[in-house]
Amino acid sequence: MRGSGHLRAKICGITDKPALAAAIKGDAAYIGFVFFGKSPRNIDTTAAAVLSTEVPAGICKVALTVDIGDAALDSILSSVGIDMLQLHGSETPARVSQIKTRTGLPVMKAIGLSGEFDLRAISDYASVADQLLIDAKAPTGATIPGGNGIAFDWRLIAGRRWPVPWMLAGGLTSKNVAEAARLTGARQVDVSSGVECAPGVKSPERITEFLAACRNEVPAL
Ligand SMILES: O=C(O)c1ccccc1NCC(=O)[C@H](O)[C@H](O)COP(=O)(O)O
Repeated sequence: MRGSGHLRAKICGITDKPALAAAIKGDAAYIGFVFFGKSPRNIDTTAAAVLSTEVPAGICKVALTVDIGDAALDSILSSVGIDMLQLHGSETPARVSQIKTRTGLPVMKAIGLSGEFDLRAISDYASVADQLLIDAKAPTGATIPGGNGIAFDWRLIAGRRWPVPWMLAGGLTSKNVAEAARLTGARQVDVSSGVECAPGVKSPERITEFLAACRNEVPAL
């Protein structure tokens, strides 16, 4: 399994071949494609279909969507090879469950945190989703609900455990990912802005540095 023995990493918002090649070479465990028109990382199904065929078996190809309808989701899944769905909007636990049943794919639900209060939602989703993505809550007025390069206070989840696998996200970089993992106990991490040189423009060098930092980090049991 890719990334076993060290921090498993997801590189989110891949839109071009150099970034994909750096992610594959650096041993990313997950590749994320963003299907959300307002995102600077939005990718169309034609381009995603081409990139997805270059991803070796063993790397999980994730489709990130935001409050998507059934028809749009079917359109993505009919043309792009996808292994997992990441729901990054206001999907209810019932909708998560419905999407999972309809598509037959594993589902990761993103939950934004800005304070203790937001932790309450986690248990509702932990019973229906296959994985959780614990991210920073988007700031008021943000145009996208994730991928804003903002970290939350990692102490909020220090020592907490959930019954399903989870990923830490929000403002991670090659410089802070080791500390973030140690403080939170995360065994999986997700990054987007922290491996970019401009919004939506992935840097192969930064991807390489980030994945090297993850390979050097052995998660606590
Ligand atoms: O990345 C986006 O553009 C995006 C758009 C809409 C919803 C979610 C989005 N990204 C979510 C991710 O999976 C990011 O990797 C995660 O939020 C961390 O982002 P960053 O803080 O930029 O590393």
